[in-house]
Amino acid sequence: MGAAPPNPRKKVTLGTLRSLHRRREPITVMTAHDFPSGLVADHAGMDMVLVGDSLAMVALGMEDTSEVLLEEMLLHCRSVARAVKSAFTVGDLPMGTYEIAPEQGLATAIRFIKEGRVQSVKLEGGREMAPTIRKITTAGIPVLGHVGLTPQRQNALGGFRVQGKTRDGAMRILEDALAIQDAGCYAMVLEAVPADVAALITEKLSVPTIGIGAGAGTSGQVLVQTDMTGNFPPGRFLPKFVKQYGNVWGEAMRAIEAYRDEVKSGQYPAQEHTYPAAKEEIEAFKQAIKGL
Ligand SMILES: Nc1nc(=O)c2c([nH]1)NC[C@@H]1CN(c3ccc(C(=O)N[C@@H](CCC(=O)O)C(=O)O)cc3)CN21
Ligand SMILES: CC(C)C(=O)C(=O)O
Ligand SMILES: [Mg+2]
Repeated sequence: MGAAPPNPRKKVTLGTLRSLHRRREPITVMTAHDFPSGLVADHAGMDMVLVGDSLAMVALGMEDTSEVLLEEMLLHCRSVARAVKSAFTVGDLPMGTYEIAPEQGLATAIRFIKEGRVQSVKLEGGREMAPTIRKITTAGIPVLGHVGLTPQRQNALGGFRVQGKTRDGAMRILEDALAIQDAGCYAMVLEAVPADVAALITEKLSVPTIGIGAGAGTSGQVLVQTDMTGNFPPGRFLPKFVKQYGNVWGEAMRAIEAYRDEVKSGQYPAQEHTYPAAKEEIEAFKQAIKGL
C-alpha cells in the first residue's frame, strides 16, 4: 500500500464541524485502528475519524478497553493519521493516562498530538474531568468529551449498561455534559442513553453531541468500524445499537478458503502469477548445478 492516495474532499476542521452543527447536518464519525481502516473511512467521506480505545477489543484481542497501553494507542494513532487526509482526527486517551491530575492529562494529550499525529483527543468523564479538559484546551489541543456509558469505568458502572434511564440519572448526565461543555469541549460523545434523554440533552447544549446507542436526536453518530462492516466471526455479541452494513468477515473467509483450496489442488499459482527467465539461462543453471 505505501503512501496514502489523495482524497479529493477538502480538509475538515473545527470550523467545518461548527458549520455542520449550525446547519443541523448530522456529523458522521467512524472509528479506525490502522492504515487501511483509516483510509477507507476517510475515502468514504467521514467528517471525523476516531482512533477509539475499542481497538483494544477489536484489534488487539483484549477483554476490555482498560488494558490498552498509551504506547499502543500512539502506534495505532500514527498509522491512522498517515491514512486520513480529509476527516478531522481524534485519539482516545486510554484509561489511566489522564485521570490523576490535569497536568497528567495535558502531558498525555501532547504525546497524542506530537507522536500520535492526531488533531484532537477524547477523554471519558463528566464534571470531575472539567479542570483537565480546561487544561488541555487552554494548551491549544481540542478535546472531544464522552459521557453516558463510559466503558473505561465499566467496573464501577456494573458492566456495559445503558445510562440515564431515570430522571435523576438523566439529570446527572446533563449536568456532566454542561460542565464539560463549559470546560471547553468542541463536542462530546453520548453513549448508550435512551433516545429521548439524548435528544433533550442535545437541545440544552451549544456544542454538538455524537451519539452511539443514543438515537437520532444527537448532532452526529459514531460506530465502531469492525462492528458496522461485519468484520468479526459469526455469533459474536453485538450491542443493540449496531447496524451491520457489511459482511467483511464473510468476504475475507470466502477469499482465504478459495486460496486454500487452490493451493491444495495446484490451481494457484498459475502461469500468469510467475516470473519467466530465458531458456538458455535455465539450461546453463541446470548444467552448473548438475554435480552438486
Ligand atoms: N466492538 C465494540 N463496539 C462498541 O460499540 C464498543 C466496544 N467494542 N467496546 C467499548 C464500548 C463498549 N460498548 C458497548 C458494549 C456492549 C453494550 C451492551 O451490551 N448493551 C446492552 C444493553 C445493556 C443494558 O440493558 O443496560 C445491549 O443489549 O445492547 C453497550 C455498549 C460500546 N463500545
Ligand atoms: C465508540 C467510541 C465512542 C469509542 O470510544 C471507542 O471506539 O473507543
Ligand atoms: Mg473509547
